[in-house]
Amino acid sequence: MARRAADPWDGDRPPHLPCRRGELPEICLLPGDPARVDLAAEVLSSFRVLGQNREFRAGTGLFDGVEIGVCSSGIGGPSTEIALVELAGLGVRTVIRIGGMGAMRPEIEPGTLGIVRRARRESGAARHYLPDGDAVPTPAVAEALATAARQLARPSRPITVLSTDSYYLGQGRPLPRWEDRAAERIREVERSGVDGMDMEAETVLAVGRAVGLSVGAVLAVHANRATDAWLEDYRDPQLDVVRVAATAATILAGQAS
Ligand SMILES: O=P(O)(O)O[C@H]1O[C@H](CO)[C@@H](O)[C@H]1O
Ligand SMILES: O=c1cc[nH]c(=O)[nH]1
Repeated sequence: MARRAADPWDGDRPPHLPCRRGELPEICLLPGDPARVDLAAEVLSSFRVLGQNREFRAGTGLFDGVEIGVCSSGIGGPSTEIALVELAGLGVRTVIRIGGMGAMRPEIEPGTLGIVRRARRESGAARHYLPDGDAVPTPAVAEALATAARQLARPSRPITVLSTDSYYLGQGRPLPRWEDRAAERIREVERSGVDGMDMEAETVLAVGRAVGLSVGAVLAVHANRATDAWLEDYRDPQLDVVRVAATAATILAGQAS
């Protein structure tokens, strides 16, 4: 049967994500970077890659007896919106972003984990679903992430993040001929009082909630924009966000049963 332009699923297969209905469990971790899906295989057992299409790589594995999916969103609002809408259509019920960010305060050192309590709004995609106000996580998911970090003795802090649709000028990175605007921009972000910047948390929280998902986000600090520090060896913090989110998934699964 011909697919419909308004809803181009091919039976149980969505137009973008590389899997079918029933292949992903109810809880799914959402990194931006497709390579983090393979890193998750070091934390989850019996890990199986379901496939890859564009920036969307998906797999599934077990953690403490709970089946957990992992699917990359790619960078920024538009591809993240696609991932969330199709995950909801595939039967996923809870999505936890496992990402990275640039910290804005000098005391938030690279490698720190932040549990997102609030996301400031700059993404065009999310505006369609939540026109105004900060985007916030589902309280039970944010609590489960904080509890998981404590259980793992992994220090974390609650954070407010600004999600931008631009990595360079929009995050105040100086470009040739754009140095003044970049300096002005980083001052604007400093004045806003956020703890850091990423590119997807807002969309995960705003769009995810709008399409009926329970949502949360845990971010590892990859860079510090106040001290200009950049973490070269970023592997362990990325594994830690996977561990914290997978532990939170088991807490949430326990609450649901
Ligand atoms: O580490 P991930 O999840 O990819 O997230 C961060 O890294 C990317 C930029 O390098 C953006 O996607 C930003 O949000
Ligand atoms: O500086 C950074 C680091 C990670 N992710 C971002 O969006 N910005």
